[in-house]
Parts: sequence; structure tokens; C-alpha cells
Amino acid sequence: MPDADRPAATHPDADLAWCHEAVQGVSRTFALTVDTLDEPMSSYICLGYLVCRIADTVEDADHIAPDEQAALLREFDAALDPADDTTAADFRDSVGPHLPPERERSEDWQVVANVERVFATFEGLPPEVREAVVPPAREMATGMADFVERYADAGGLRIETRSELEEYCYYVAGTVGTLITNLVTTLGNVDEERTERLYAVAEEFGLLLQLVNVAKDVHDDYTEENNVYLPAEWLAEQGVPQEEVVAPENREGTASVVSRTAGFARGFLDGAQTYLEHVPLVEGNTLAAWTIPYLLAVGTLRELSAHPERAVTGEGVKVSREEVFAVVTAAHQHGRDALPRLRESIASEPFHTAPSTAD
Ligand SMILES: CC(C)=CCC/C(C)=C/CC/C(C)=C/COP(=O)(O)OP(=O)(O)O
Repeated sequence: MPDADRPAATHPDADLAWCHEAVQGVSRTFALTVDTLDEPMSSYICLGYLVCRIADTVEDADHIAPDEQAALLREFDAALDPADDTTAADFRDSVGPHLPPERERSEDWQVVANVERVFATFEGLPPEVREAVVPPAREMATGMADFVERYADAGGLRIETRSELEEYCYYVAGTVGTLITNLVTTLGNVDEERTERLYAVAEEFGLLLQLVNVAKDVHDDYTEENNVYLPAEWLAEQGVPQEEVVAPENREGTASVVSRTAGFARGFLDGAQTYLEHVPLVEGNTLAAWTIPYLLAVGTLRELSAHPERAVTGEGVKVSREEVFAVVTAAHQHGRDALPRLRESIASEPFHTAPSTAD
């Protein structure tokens, strides 16, 4: 959207408050993160994430035909493009017929329905914030459109190889790493060497978090969204066709691919930790905000190793509420030097039962 056409938020404070409320409903990860950041970074990340989440909701919608989904994602990209006349209102008009009826609308779809409000609030942020968010958000939306088109005939995504899984994770989460890094490096006075170092590992942080989700959500991704992210080549080695990924007779075979995916994710832990060791704490950015998802990923990987089959049956793989609480508390209490010790402790046993939490 060109600058001249930028709508002013009519009730900026109420709109911003609405956006903060909305984040609490759509993402457990970002609910914690946004709460743990200080202002103004908290609002920058809140809006940046909501913009990305709209694309994600369209991409996950299996009630929309793939060609229509791809067209919506491309229109969303155009609405973000400063050089294009397409507006959030145009996108809202196009997505309108696909919105679930108001009473049945999930929080994700309420955010999509309120795209104009999200954009108006986003437009009220400083220009350098918008310039940090828009390119990665556009890369995400167009990457998602490409994937939806690639698998249009399959009815849902069917990742084939390890490298395709990595490519997919880059578009849906690596781009978020870039978005965060754009914000913390352009708003802070960060030297070139540190900036380069951060970009080199930001993508790995996103890949880590997304691969953990891929490994733990096998059942729901297939039954609720008709997507199989476990690579066909890995499943084939276990004799499992992608269409039978959650069939009871394939439980063991699929579980071993879940473990393999968790191992793949583990390979990105060092990169994510390097990010945490160097991320600049500027404009309300806090170390704890990013330490929390990192340590929760470590805990989820531990649970995945212990019970990979639970990702297949739908029983669910997650760290307990008590452990989340203990991790959040520890992330607030400790600095960068404690990261290796916290990681090691959480990798071996649930954190709230570990002796070191009583330190
Ligand atoms: C540099 C850096 C910090 C990179 C990390 C980038 C990042 C946070 C990517 C988001 C990936 C992700 C899987 C979020 C959680 O899922 P979700 O939002 O779908 O919701 P859930 O938490 O409810 O599963």
C-alpha cells in the first residue's frame, strides 16, 4: 500500500490493546514472548506476529480450495507491498466469503476478519519498524502461496524430502527469525560483525521451533489440516505411505520418523543458543522473551524422545504447565551465562523437578 493511502488508526490505543489481546488467543509461544518483552518492542513483535499469523491462517485453511488459498496469499502480499495499490480492505473483501460464520469463528479467524484493524495499527508504528517487518512477512506469504500451489492436486501439503521440509520451515518460521533480527539490529546500534552473526543463526532459531512443532503435531496436522510435513522419503524407509501416517498399524514406523525429525531439530539448538548469546537488548527487547521458547523447545524435544508415539496418536506431546511456569521464572532470573546449564538440565528431566531449580 502506498504511503499516501495509509489509513490512520481511528482509535489507536483501543486497536493496540485489541492486538495484544488477540496475540494471547492465537499463539502460546508469542503470548509468552509479547508478555515478556518491554515496550515498545512488545508492540512491534505483537503486530509483526499478527501480520504473519493472518497469512498462516489462510495457509492452514483446508476449507478453502488451494488455488483460492494461493490467490489470497498473493493478494495479502500485495496489500503489504508499499508499491502496490492493493489495500487491507481489498484483502478483507476477498477473504470475506471464506470466513467461518461469526459464532463459530476461532481466534485465528477473528484476527483475519479484523485484518483492517491489524493493518491500521501496524501503519501507526514507526516507518523503520514497518520496513523491518514487511519484507520477511511478504517472503512468508509468497513462500506459502508457492507451497500451496505445489501441492494443489494433493488436497494438502505432502513434504517429500528433508531439504523440502527445511525449505518449508524457512518460509513459515525462518522468516520470523529474520523479522525479529531486522527489528533488533535496525533499531539498536549494533555493529556489523554482531549483525552478521545474528542473521547467520536467526533462521536456525526459527527452524528449531518449527521442526519441534512438525514433530509433535503429526496427528493434528493430518486430521485437522490435511498436511503431512514428515518427509515422504523418511516415511517410506519405514514402509509408511503419507496417506496412512496416523493409521494404528503404522504407529511405530511413524513414531521413528517423529524421533528422526526431533533429531533434525536438535541440530539447530546450538545456532539458537548462539543467537541468545548475542541478541541486543534494545528498545524493550529482553533476553527472557526468546529464552522461553528456546528452553520450552528443549523440554518438548525431551518429551518427544521419551514418547514419540504420542505425536502420532493425538495424545499430545508437551511440557507440563508447571514446567512452563518454572521455565518462565528461570528465564527472568538468569542471564546469558546460565543458558548452557539450563539447556542441559531441561534436556535431561522436567525442570520443576530438577534440583537446580531450588538454587
Ligand atoms: C531469531 C528468533 C528468535 C527466531 C525465532 C523465530 C520464531 C519465534 C518463529 C516462530 C515459529 C513457531 C513455530 C512459533 C510457534 O508456533 P505458533 O505461533 O504457531 O503457536 P503455538 O506456540 O501456539 O504453537
